[in-house]
Amino acid sequence: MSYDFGAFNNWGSLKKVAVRGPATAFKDDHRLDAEWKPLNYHSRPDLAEANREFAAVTRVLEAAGAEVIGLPDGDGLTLDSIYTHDALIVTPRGLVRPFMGKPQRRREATVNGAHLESLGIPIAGEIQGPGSVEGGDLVWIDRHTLLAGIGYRTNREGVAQLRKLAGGDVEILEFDLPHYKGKSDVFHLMSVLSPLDKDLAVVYLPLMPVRLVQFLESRGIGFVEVPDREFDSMGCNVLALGPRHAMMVAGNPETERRMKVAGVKVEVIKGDEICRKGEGGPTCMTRPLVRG
Ligand SMILES: NC(=O)NCCC[C@H](N)C(=O)O
Repeated sequence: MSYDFGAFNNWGSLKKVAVRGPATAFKDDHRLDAEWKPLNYHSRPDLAEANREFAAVTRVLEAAGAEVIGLPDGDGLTLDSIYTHDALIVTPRGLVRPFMGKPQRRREATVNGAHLESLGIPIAGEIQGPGSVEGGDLVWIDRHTLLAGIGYRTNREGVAQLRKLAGGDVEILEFDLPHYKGKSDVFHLMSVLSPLDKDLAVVYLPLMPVRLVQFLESRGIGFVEVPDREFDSMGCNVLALGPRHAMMVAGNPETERRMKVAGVKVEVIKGDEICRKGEGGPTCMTRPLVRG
């Protein structure tokens, strides 16, 4: 079955996106109480406020012209299932269900994949352990070039499997990620790189692999640099809604200012409950399926 996923990049106009809001992912106070510590959240999210914050995210996505698909609950899902970006991979041959590096998140790919398959989106295959891949470690530069971060969530075996599933006309370039705060933390390629347009990306240079900086420069991609004080507050986690149109988390005024200087229209959302506590920003909460 062929399916038109549109442009293979991380900045084209967002046409279709899959999300799982807190009403489903956080579900109720019982799930929040039971899971926030084992999943390594900074503190326990408040459900009512999380729902309010997510409603604003949905409004921004829809105002940008995206069709928003809500994913259902399913067996074995946790709070982390709000971060839908990680749990499916879009390739020209169809969706790939990843084997997540974080063990508690392994059911997400099955549940998300089954729902989207029921809507007619083809599945190309799945990554099998001990190979692991998470969507946050992948960035499409163009239809033939995919960047992969190798770290605690994504390993070389997983990327080797993805290479076979994505097809011979896709080159996957691997970059080793730093240890930073270690295995229990979340550190993806997209923790340090968020494309905004064909020639612009938000980056946090101090934690970027040198070869990655050089690769982006060789492609003529300019940088909006996130200052040190805005890295932990997810200044670098910015979702492109379209070329030079982006959604970011409030509390990163210098990154916001620098983006605007670079000609980016910025939508700011409040993410105290849905972003900061679980360490997942606008890119993590959205699984783009089709970009124009
Ligand atoms: N792409 C992302 O950076 N996703 C963030 C996922 C956060 C979630 N609490 C996790 O540890 O997997």
